[in-house]
Amino acid sequence: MNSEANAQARAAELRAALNRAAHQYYTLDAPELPDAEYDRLFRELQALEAAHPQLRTPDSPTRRVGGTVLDGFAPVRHAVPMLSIRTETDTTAAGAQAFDARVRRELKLTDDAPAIDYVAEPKFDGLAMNLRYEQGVLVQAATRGDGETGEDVTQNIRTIGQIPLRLAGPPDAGPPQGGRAPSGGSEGREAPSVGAICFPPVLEVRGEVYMRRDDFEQLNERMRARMAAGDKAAKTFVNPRNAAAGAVRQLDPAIAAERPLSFFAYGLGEVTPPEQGGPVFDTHWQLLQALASWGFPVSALARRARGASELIAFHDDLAARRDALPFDIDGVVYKVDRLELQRELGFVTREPRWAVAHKYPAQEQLTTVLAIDVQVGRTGKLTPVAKLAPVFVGGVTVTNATLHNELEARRKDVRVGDTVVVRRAGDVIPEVVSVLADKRQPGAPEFSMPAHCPVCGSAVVREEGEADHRCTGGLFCSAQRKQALLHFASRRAMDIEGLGEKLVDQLIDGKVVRSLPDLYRMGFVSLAALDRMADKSAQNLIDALQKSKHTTLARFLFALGIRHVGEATAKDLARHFGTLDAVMAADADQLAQVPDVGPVVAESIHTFFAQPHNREVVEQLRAAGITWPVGEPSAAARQPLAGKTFVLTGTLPTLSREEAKAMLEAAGAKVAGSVSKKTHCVVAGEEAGSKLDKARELGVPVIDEAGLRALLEGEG
Ligand SMILES: NC(=O)c1ccc[n+]([C@@H]2O[C@H](COP(=O)([O-])OP(=O)(O)OC[C@H]3O[C@@H](n4cnc5c(N)ncnc54)[C@H](O)[C@@H]3O)[C@@H](O)[C@H]2O)c1
Ligand SMILES: [Zn+2]
Repeated sequence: MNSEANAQARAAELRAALNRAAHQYYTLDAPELPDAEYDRLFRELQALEAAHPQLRTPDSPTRRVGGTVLDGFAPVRHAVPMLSIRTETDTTAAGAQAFDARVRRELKLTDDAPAIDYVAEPKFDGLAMNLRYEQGVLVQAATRGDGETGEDVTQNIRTIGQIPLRLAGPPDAGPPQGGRAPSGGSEGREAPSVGAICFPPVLEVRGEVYMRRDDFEQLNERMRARMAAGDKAAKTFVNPRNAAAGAVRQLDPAIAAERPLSFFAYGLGEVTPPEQGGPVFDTHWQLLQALASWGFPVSALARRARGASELIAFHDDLAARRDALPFDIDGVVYKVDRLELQRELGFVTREPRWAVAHKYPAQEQLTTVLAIDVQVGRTGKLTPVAKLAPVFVGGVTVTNATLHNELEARRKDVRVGDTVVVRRAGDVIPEVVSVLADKRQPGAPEFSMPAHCPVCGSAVVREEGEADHRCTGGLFCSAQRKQALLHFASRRAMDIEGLGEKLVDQLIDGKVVRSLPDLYRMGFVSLAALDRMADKSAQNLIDALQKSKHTTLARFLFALGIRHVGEATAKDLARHFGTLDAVMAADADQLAQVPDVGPVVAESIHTFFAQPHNREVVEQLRAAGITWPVGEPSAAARQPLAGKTFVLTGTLPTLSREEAKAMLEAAGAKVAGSVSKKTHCVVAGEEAGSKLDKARELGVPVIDEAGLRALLEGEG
């Protein structure tokens, strides 16, 4: 009695939880529970109802398919209901055997009857779509809804490039046999091939709308950037299925069009019957071929499989490739291939008897956050990382999950002790996608980024309009060492020949180099002692280092790897300030006076040199003997011609065009190619032509080489 009452209470509890979850999932496209959790509760209810049939209610989630029609979409009554697929609970090989045994039993086959032919397909993780074509033209697209009635989403579906608006192939007007599917490929085990088949007057194609993983990641990247820029309407999506469902059921087709969707066809709905000239298919495999011939994407992963053993082989093969696929699958679907047998097997309440879903380990699971650490990447970017109670997700045990950045961590409001949904799909690093708010422990503090780098203690900054925090430790921060070293040595920076990635790894991992100045301190002995380092290579590197000491101020500034200081900016800085000391002493306002240096770049340079560690590294590099010519830059420091535009024309007596240009630029002038009202001065030599005429016409002063030298010296 008591157990009966308990069962009843539990069933009611489960129904409430499942109905709530189904509403969030199907109607709002905003699931709170991971599928695995939903499936666990669903199975528990199924078991309860099986043990206590009197607990079964007509409105039980176990008796229904999908969700309700959303306000704003016109309802579409499906001519042929859109069903669910039974999930095989046993995820091992036994799952496929159980399905095969069940099918054989239902068909009353004896043990010695031949093996059954199946088609095995990936189970795409998106949402089901019914596409209706009349006379070969797409007239309506509808969601599954509750299986009987779906939503008209034609506008949004039209934006999916992979869905044909018009069918390929000749229209089928002929007698029944005219529509007969080709028998070719019946022996083939490979993907359906394309061959022209006539399309019937009425054709409903069923398939899955989904979002590719890379499209999903990019969409979320864009959303994160928009959120960082203060866009309140932007939000990230928990997974590709949710993003796809949200896009399809979007009331604004313009927004739907921004969300990249894809499609796979795998079945039919209503079709002109054979008596009226419709196609006749013997097998599901033929049907897939026809779909491909009409212009639909059909997964190349689908295979024919004979008996349980081949189903298992397919299941295991795809499991091994799952991570590398460009889209999410949550399992495989086995379908009886012969349509005649499918008809014989028929349906139960919400699912056909001739198909089953054999699932893979879930890509999302619940776990708890033990701590939130902050990691520093090679480029100085700080990433909050949740340390998790170990959990099996997407086939591996996960203990860390990224929170991306402070904005994301705060928006999801992840706190230590929280119960969270963790997702791991493909090669993407596991992430915390959401928090179960009602499981929060009281008093858990909100997360915030540290003000100092957890690795090196340097100041942490977040630039305006950017989502990421960064360590300003640059050269000093050990997290950034390898990257800093590689950049420092690169061809356009210090140009240290032979100092590539492998060697940098060796030097840093072997602790030969802890900071940039160490490079110039290491001796032949410590180098030659490195694994795989030949004496000759060691000597070559020493020589290259020696050679690199003679450089230019611009190269040196670029080599320091200051954020936003590329080659061009480094040159501008060198030209403007002339000396390193002047650059280091400049405040942000003074830095912003350099052409093309805006406030963000100025701030970045200023912050860099404000870090004592960075100044120390620079001093040590200078002490190690790095030098650059001072003559030319020191003249430039005064920039007597800054802001003036010069034009060169004709042949000068002693200076080449390049030399004259360099001298002018060193003095801060811009050298333009043509004369205009904005030209300050034209330097003319022999055989000056139209540019000289133009200068005279506009009244622009004209000087010769002697005049140029006088100008530069006189001013300097
Ligand atoms: N997280 C939640 O809160 C929540 C709530 C409700 C439902 N769910 C999830 O929804 C799923 C159950 O719902 P369901 O009834 O939609 O069934 P289902 O998604 O498990 O199976 C049926 C669907 O599979 C799809 N499918 C993919 N590949 C296919 C192929 N090759 N051939 C045929 N169909 C293919 C079709 O869209 C079809 O509608 C479960 O995974 C469950 O976890 C989750
Ligand atoms: Zn740091």
